[in-house]
Amino acid sequence: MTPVLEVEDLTVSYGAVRALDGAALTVARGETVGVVGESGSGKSTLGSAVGGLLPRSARIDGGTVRIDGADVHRLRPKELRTVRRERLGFVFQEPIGSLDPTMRVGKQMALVLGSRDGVLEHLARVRLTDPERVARSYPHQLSGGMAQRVAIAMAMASSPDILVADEPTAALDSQVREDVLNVIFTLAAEAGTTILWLSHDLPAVAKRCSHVVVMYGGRVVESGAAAPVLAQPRHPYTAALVRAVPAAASDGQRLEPIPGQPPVLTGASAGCAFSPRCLQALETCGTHRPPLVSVDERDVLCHLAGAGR
Ligand SMILES: Nc1ncnc2c1ncn2[C@@H]1O[C@H](COP(=O)(O)OP(=O)(O)OP(=O)(O)O)[C@@H](O)[C@H]1O
Repeated sequence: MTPVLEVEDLTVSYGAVRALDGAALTVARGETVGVVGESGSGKSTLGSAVGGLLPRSARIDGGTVRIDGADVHRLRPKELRTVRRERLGFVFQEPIGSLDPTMRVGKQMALVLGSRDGVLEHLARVRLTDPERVARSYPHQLSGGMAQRVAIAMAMASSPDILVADEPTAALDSQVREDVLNVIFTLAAEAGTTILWLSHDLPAVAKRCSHVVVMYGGRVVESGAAAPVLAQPRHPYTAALVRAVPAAASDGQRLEPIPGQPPVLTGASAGCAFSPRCLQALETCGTHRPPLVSVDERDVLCHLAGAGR
């Protein structure tokens, strides 16, 4: 079966900064995928590239993004708009930014749906307690959690194939955060929507996602079923991320930093981008790009992964 999303060797730069350095990823329909990694690892750039939503300052240097087999970056503008409208949904960190401040919520929702019918039902589905009042409100009259529910209702209105959720709860309080994630995962499960959730919250990803994708230096360094990957990481970076979650952080805290700094690449990484911080690095790790190894139900980009560690 054609994967719902297939990213191959994707390389994207912002001027001199290389944000994606040959990222690769395959997602099957209905998977819930947590994309994790420190700031600057390329999560948002990957999420934007999926919807052909990269800013003008971004340059695609190579690679492909396929949604259900169609190459997103080769679609004509009209075709891309249709794919975005019918097959993709997006939820971002700042819900207010996704809404038009000058238009009442109900009218915006009606524009998305193409009709006033169903506006209140869609607002009720994201568990807004007074949909009529929300529909009459302007975005600035809503709390952050309410605005994010409205943004989710809009993103899920067309029952998209893929929902890209870029840190949708980072700006919310911890209780609201759980509620909003519950809404996202429940609606997606009902619609059969694949979730690509870009997140800093490893315990929450472990709890909710079927799959995990670990990014470092603009590449996917480990990906596979969430439970085995997070229980027994095979990439030293995944292992460091898992260790960096304080025992107390079973709910909602951000990751503790790993000693050393993530790289800001200005071209193709010569070897493994993690090698300067990797306690197990061999000489070859700094000079040769690691091969993709399939082992223990996951894909790993590491010189050591095939060596039966
Ligand atoms: N619009 C931009 N202009 C210039 N550089 C950018 C831009 N967006 C991202 N970058 C750079 O590209 C790299 C990848 O950034 P990206 O935002 O994709 O990572 P991220 O993992 O999503 O980070 P965060 O978790 O902080 O959102 C970083 O070095 C970042 O500084």
